[in-house]
Amino acid sequence: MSKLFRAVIMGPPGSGKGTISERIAHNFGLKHLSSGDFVRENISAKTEAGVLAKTYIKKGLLVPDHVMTRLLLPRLVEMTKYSWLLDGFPRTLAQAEALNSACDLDIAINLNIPLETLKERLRHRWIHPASGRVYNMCFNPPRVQEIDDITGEPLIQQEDDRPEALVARLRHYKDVAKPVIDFYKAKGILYTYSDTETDQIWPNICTLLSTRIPTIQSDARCASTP
Ligand SMILES: Nc1nc2c(ncn2[C@@H]2O[C@H](COP(=O)(O)OP(=O)(O)OP(=O)(O)O)[C@@H](O)[C@H]2O)c(=O)[nH]1
Ligand SMILES: Nc1ccn([C@@H]2O[C@H](COP(=O)(O)O)[C@@H](O)[C@H]2O)c(=O)n1
Repeated sequence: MSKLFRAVIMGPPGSGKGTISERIAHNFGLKHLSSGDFVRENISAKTEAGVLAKTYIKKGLLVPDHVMTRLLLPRLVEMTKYSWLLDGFPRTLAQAEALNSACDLDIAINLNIPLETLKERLRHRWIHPASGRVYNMCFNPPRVQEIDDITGEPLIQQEDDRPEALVARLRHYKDVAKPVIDFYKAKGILYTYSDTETDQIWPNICTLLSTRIPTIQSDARCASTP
């Protein structure tokens, strides 16, 4: 059996983690594990961790480390037979250390996108709340304006994506992400990509993964759309 591949993808809000994760999952057959989706599932299911997490998210705060790790690490145990890409976790050094105790990562992808680009993207971001499907009215618009392609249900814009809220989220991101980036740099597994366009970054990530993912999955075509 080929070795399992484990990666994380980091970057500020709107940097394209979800978009790139979908492409990686599609082209390389990894499971895309979105910590934001886990949080939302737990909130919907009203689990103890979900109820607690909601109180922080409502205030625009990060969910505390002990709640996030309690929520996430059991999901990784369910994934021991699979190669995966974790999106949105770790957000803090404590989360990175907890993840490090649970498993060995092969790579950490770090997206470095200019502030003006992030603001512009999030201004145009619409989501389908039930599935987490993400659209951008310029980059990947839905077929019918403000309607989800799959279910026909309405799309919404998140409060958090307003430019005023974004600046505060980004400031906070920079503070907490720096030690995580340094942690992965010191381990020699950090790969940083800087550009304004996902389509420019994607071929470089694809090249990296083509050399690192076990041969069973190496016939990937690096398509940008599923
Ligand atoms: N114009 C443009 N929009 C993009 C590009 N890449 C992604 N987007 C859009 O930008 C928005 C943010 O992308 P996401 O993939 O949701 O970013 P994220 O890092 O997962 O964001 P968070 O969930 O807030 O952490 C979405 O509306 C995407 O469709 C790009 O290269 N150009
Ligand atoms: N490690 C994490 C992951 C998520 N959160 C909270 O969930 C919200 C949604 O996450 P996205 O990855 O989909 O943006 C996020 O805004 C945080 O409130 C967290 O605290 N810690």
